[in-house]
Amino acid sequence: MAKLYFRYGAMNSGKSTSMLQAAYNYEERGHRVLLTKPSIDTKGDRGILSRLGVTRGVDFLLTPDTDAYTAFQEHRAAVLAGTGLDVSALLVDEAQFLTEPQVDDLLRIAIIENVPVLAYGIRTDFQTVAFPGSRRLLEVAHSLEELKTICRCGRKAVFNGRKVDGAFVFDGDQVAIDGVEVTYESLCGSCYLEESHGVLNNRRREALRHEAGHGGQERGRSTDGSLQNADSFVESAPASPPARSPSPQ
Ligand SMILES: Nc1ncnc2c1ncn2[C@@H]1O[C@H](COP(=O)(O)OP(=O)(O)O)[C@@H](O)[C@H]1O
Ligand SMILES: Cc1cn([C@H]2C[C@H](O)[C@@H](COP(=O)(O)O)O2)c(=O)[nH]c1=O
Repeated sequence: MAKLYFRYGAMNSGKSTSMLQAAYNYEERGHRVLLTKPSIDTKGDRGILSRLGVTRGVDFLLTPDTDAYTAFQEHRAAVLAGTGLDVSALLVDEAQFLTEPQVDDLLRIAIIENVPVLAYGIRTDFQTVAFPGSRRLLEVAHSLEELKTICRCGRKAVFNGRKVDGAFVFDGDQVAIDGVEVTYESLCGSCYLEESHGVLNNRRREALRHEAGHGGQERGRSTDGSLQNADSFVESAPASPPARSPSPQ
């Protein structure tokens, strides 16, 4: 039985590069692969962009409404018709942006269709909260593998700090594709907490709990270790860059 692999890592850990390398490895041995990514990732249009400089177009895009199983089967059939070869693997970049049903379809492709699925993505957003696609992948993938990069301090980076016009922000929409205005810095836990003045996940978990119909007050912890309500904590936090909400692109 084929497996669903989730290869995750902070931004700049080499995920796109690694995915393009995997595609190349398959193809140099005469195999066929299919490449896809969620359409939410508008960076590079239909391309997989690696910061190392390698670029390649995807075979199909997944909009939030796309039935991933059917889309895969259609493109697999086209490859078979065109080359006489079956697809050996499905490679998915920016998998954090997938919907939960799409991740479930990736698992079905691996198990039912017996085609390995390699999904690459970041685990958490700039507020340290899991993206829906990543959460589901962490729940159901057969294999979890971390790709590593380093923080400015030299420790392993695990979080992604968001900057707007060069200043760290800790409020805003979950999705903001990086570009000129919005940028990210991969940080270790210690440097993240230093920049956020101790705040983790800000109010997002509270909002998620309210959405799910549960109450509850999110609490922050100040640098002396004492617990405070997120509201009072944010108000009493040392001067932080103005929180701005970059609009998703
Ligand atoms: N195989 C590799 N060997 C050395 N450095 C790499 C490799 N892959 C990526 N990198 C480095 O990692 C950086 C991020 O690459 P990229 O694939 O775009 O990361 P991600 O998709 O995780 O954001 C590149 O700028 C490059 O310096
Ligand atoms: C942390 C974080 C990231 N994003 C976006 C920014 C980039 O477009 C991708 C990650 O790309 P990479 O290949 O891993 O470099 O995700 C976002 O929308 N929201 C966030 O909080």
